[in-house]
Parts: sequence; structure tokens; C-alpha cells
Amino acid sequence: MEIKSVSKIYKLYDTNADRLKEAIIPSKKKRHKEFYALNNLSLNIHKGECIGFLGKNGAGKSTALKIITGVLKPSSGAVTVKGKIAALLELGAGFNPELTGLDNIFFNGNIMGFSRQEMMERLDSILEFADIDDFINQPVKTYSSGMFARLAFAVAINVEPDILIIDEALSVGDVAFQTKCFRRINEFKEQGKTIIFVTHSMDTILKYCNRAVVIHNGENIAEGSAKEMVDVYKKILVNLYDISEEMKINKNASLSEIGEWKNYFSLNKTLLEYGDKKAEIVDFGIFDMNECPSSKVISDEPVIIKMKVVFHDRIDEPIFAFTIKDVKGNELCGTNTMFENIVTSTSNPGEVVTVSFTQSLKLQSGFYTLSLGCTGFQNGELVVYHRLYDVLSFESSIFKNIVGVYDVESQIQLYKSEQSRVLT
Ligand SMILES: Nc1ncnc2c1ncn2[C@@H]1O[C@H](COP(=O)(O)OP(=O)(O)OP(=O)(O)O)[C@@H](O)[C@H]1O
Repeated sequence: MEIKSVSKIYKLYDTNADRLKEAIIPSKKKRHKEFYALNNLSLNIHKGECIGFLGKNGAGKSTALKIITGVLKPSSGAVTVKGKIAALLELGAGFNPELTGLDNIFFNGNIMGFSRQEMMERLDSILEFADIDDFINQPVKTYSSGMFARLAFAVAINVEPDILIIDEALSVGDVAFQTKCFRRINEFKEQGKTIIFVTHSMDTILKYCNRAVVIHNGENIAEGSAKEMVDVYKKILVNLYDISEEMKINKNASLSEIGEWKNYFSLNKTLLEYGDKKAEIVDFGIFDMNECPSSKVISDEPVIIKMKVVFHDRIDEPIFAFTIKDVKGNELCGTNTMFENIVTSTSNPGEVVTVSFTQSLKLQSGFYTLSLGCTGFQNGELVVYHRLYDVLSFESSIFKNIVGVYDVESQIQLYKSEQSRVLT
């Protein structure tokens, strides 16, 4: 598939009156502003590849997909597609909300070029995969988003597409359904079919895509391996991607330049904070190995958890600590300078200590919170100087499938022997 210099321009009017005037009064005066939802987008997608489209909300991903599927016409440029496309678009293009699920199977099949008889032959398989029981006889407008995704996916995989496009649609399904879908997607990959994923889930991109493109302000600003593009996307999310610099990642943005670390994270406003603040945690963040702040952690890479502590009193051997919890509040892991036998010595008023914990966080994909603390012992009693519970949340993504909370990093060996030898 070739996407060649595709642009999509929308006319934006300040008022409806401007829109009307421009339509009916012949004049050279423009009453609209032009907005480029896509700006000269070019991309080659090869047969058999599984490619991911990454980009922030409003970047232009859905517009690109709609143009690829023919739902939308480009303002300029062209898309050449070899093969049949089945698209699982978020808004369900190709489905009529007023029709029942059953009628939509035939309606959608018809759009895909299948006769009623051909769809009848596929019906059992579609119904079995969708598994929505009697809802199949209800109008699609009454469906939950999960039910709709079930039906749309069941139809898409049964019309033998050469190219399967999946736009966030699977994220609404339950875990069992998602697992079933991803098994099918893997089968598709093995059959050498082309798959295009549009998702905010970096985990999906890392697990399934060989290649990814990052779309930003309607432009294809970077393409490369899934891993590289996830890194670019992470930087875009914290506004650290410098497009002007020959589209290279701005690795040189030093921490002093980027201001307070914590500004790069969505902080928990209802956090639990306490302590006598003789030592105060004034800044903190999670960073990748390029020292870029990121609330998206890739489990396969080391991360750095940092905190800056200002001392308002003389304190001997303060203990600096962090804890990671899941969204239900279960403590999963953590450590502190005492457990790690780090000598922290004495700090005096006005001193600022920066502590960094560099380590792997081989967590299951999902959302977590970070808690920080500075404590110590005075006269044998534990004193809390400052604790910030669940101060920020972050998302972790892991390449491989694992069971449970973290990667046990198993080293597996197999030994084979003849049965006769075992028995004798
Ligand atoms: N019909 C329209 N008229 C005007 N602007 C539009 C129209 N449709 C989309 N846009 C604008 O085009 C830009 C790209 O939208 P698009 O839906 O492609 O983004 P996206 O990357 O898919 O975002 P999301 O991740 O939120 O789905 C957005 O700024 C959007 O507001």
C-alpha cells in the first residue's frame, strides 16, 4: 500500500454565518481558516507487515485510516491499495446503527463485496466469535462499545481481508475477548496478511508491530522499529521531541533546562502527604536512561526514579525510599537506602540531596503509582520527615506475555532422554 503526499484540509469557520456567507455570496474574500488534519503524509506499507500508528489525540491517525479505507477523500495526494481491506474503525464505519446486528453482518458483507449467500456460509463462524447471544437481533445502536467491537471484529476476520485495520476498537473489549482477538491477529500475521494498528497502547505496538510510524500534527514525523517509535512517542507526550532538529530526538535537553521534573507528570491531587518536613521532598520523577522524564515505562529497560530532598534541619543518616503500588493500592515492590546499605551521612539545613534509584522494573503491563519517602531514626525511633503516597501514576509496558505481576526472568532448559534409559 502506498500513501503518497496525502493532505486533508478542513475549512474552519468562526461562525455559521461566515460559512453561509461564503457559500452564497460570490466573493474572493475567504471567511474560513484552513486546518491541515493531514499534511503531506507519505508512507509505504509492505505486504505482510504489522505496522502501528502512534500519535497523540488529534494527531491525524483516524483521518489517515479513513482515507486509506476510502471513507474519506483526501484534499490532495493519493492512496494506492493492493488487496481487500477490512477495517475495525472506532466509530464503526460500515455498520448501520439502526439495523440489527444480524442485518449488519449482511450489510457489512455487502460493502466488502460478498453476496448474502456468501455471508450465510460465514454466519455461524461470525456468531460464534462475536458471542453476543440474543443481542444479535437488536439494533446495533443499543450495543455497548464492547459488544459492538465483538461483532465488528467477528465480521472483519471472516471476510478474508488482505489488510486488517484496527483502530483502538479492541481496547473496549473485555480481557477474554481481547485475548481471543490477539490470537486471531497472530494467525493473520502468520498467514502473511498486513495489519495496521492505531492505538495509544504502547504495549500493543511493542508486542505485535514490526514497525511503527509516529504521526504528529498531521505529519509522519518518524518511522522505524516499534521500540524506537515508542521512545519518540514518549518524548512527544512530555513535549521533549524536537521536530525542528532534523526530526531527531532531543537527547541533549538537560534536566536543568526542562525545569521541575514533577511538571512532566500527572500528579495525584489527592495524595496522602505527611511528616514533620525537617527534610522535604521538593521534586521527583521517573526517567529513562536518556534522562528524559517519562510516565511510560518500558519494563525491558532500566528506569531511574529520582527525588530531590531539601533539608531544613541537621539530620544524620536519612533514609530515602520508594514504593510501587498497583491501582488497587497493593504494594508490589520498593526499596530504600537502608535496605541497600547505602551510607547517606549527615545533611545540614539548606542542603539539597538528589537521590536516584536506577533499576529494572519488570512489571506486567498496566498502571501503577509511585510513593516516595524520607525517614530516619532518632533515639531509636523511626521518624517520618516527609512521605508522599501515590504521588504520581505511570504506565508500564512489557514486550513479552507474562503471568501475574512481574517478569520472573525464567531461564528455561530442556533435557531429553530415551524412555528406555529412564526405565532401566
Ligand atoms: N470534520 C472535521 N472538521 C474539522 N476538523 C476535523 C474534522 N475531523 C477531524 N478534524 C480534526 O483533525 C485532526 C485530526 O483528527 P483525527 O481524528 O484524525 O485524530 P486522531 O489522531 O485519530 O485522534 P484520536 O487519537 O483522538 O482519535 C483533529 O484536530 C480533529 O479535530
